[in-house]
Amino acid sequence: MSKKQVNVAVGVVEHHNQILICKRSAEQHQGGLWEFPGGKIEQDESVFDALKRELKEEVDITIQSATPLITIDHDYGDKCVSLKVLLVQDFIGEAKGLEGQPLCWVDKQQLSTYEFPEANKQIIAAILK
Ligand SMILES: Nc1nc2c([nH]c(=O)n2[C@H]2C[C@H](O)[C@@H](COP(=O)(O)OP(=O)(O)OP(=O)(O)O)O2)c(=O)[nH]1
Ligand SMILES: [Mg+2]
Repeated sequence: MSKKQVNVAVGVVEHHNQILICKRSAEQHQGGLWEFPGGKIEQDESVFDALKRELKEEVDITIQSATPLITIDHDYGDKCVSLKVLLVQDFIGEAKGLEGQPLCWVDKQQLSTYEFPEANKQIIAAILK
């Protein structure tokens, strides 16, 4: 049986040359690792609308616009994901971890020193390009 692919909207939120990262909780898929905030795209939802909803729910910011950065299809073995990554430079509000997750702003050059899920290597490469 072929594995179901999960479509995910991911936000690379940039402010003053720093990027927002959050820590996934231990119980989640790829738990305990850092991530760019985001989540699953619902049926009939655009990538932008999904990201707007997820960033409000997870980190309390309202995004005004976003541009496509990269799409990464990755097979974790237990789950296949298609990460639709958008760059967000235009948002309102101050980021806070609404789900109790640790959150921090990191210089782009420091991103590679944090532990992310495997698929994120390509996202970080795209950010640094
Ligand atoms: N949000 C996010 N997910 C990522 C990243 N890298 C990566 O491999 N993923 C994977 C992990 C998950 O399998 C999937 C995202 O699902 P999610 O757990 O954020 O979805 P969600 O917010 O709707 O949350 P949930 O309530 O279902 O846990 O994508 C990333 O940088 N950010
Ligand atoms: Mg999420």
